[in-house]
Amino acid sequence: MKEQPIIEIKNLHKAFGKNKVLKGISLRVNKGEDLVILGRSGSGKSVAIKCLVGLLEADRGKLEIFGTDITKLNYEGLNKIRLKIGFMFQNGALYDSMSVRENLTFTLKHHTRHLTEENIEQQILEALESVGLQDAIDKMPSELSGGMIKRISLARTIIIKPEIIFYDEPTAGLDTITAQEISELILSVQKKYKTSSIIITHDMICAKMTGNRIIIIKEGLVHAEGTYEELENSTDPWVKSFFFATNQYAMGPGPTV
Ligand SMILES: Nc1ncnc2c1ncn2[C@@H]1O[C@H](COP(=O)(O)OP(=O)(O)OP(=O)(O)O)[C@@H](O)[C@H]1O
Repeated sequence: MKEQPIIEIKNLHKAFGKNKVLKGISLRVNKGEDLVILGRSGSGKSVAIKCLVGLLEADRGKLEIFGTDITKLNYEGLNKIRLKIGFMFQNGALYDSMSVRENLTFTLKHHTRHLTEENIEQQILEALESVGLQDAIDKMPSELSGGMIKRISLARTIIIKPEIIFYDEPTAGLDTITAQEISELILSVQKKYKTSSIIITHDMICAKMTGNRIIIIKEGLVHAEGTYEELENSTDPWVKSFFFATNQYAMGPGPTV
């Protein structure tokens, strides 16, 4: 029997006025799968994810999460679904006036009712341990480096034990070595918690490390799909130049893609 996907998008269209951003995107994520989405800035990666979780209204297309058609859900129904999803967006978005403990407690209480104080403390410590930052529990966000903020954001994402995690540029703004450490951490979290994930990134090291399947979006459509190695060795001229340019950007301008 064919496995029921956790996420299924079919023929998704979305335009803002005359700007046709998505022109028929289709993708699926099965249980335990980690899908990376690549594509140039403005290609519609974030818009696709926002439509999927109901933060933007799609013009047309099938949008299913856990077998539920999200286009038919009301506000409460959407919120119920979102509680099963972890979000790690690029800005981290921790509350600056709250300590790490308070930030994590706030998230946990929002997602899970009837927790004892002891339960909360235990889950916070476990999540912080998973990201190697147990000692930061009483720190304020202003005392943390960019890399530490990413780790705390990841702890805050996994503390709710999501079935799937959406990462939007999880290594953005980090130096190459820290970006690699965060990618390793994402990989260890995927293994430990057995979550599925969708990872939007421009970081090819992150893509290679964290995704078991990759799609590349070009001009509102899925242009190519495969493993990192398959796409790296693709004979499609556009995919070749996309990989070349994305891998070489630090060394100077590559060919136009
Ligand atoms: N709420 C909105 N209203 C109008 N246009 C929007 C809105 N959100 C996104 N867009 C437009 O949709 C297009 C795709 O944006 P999107 O954020 O999905 O790009 P992206 O591929 O995620 O880019 P990046 O890699 O830079 O984050 C852009 O042209 C953007 O200006």
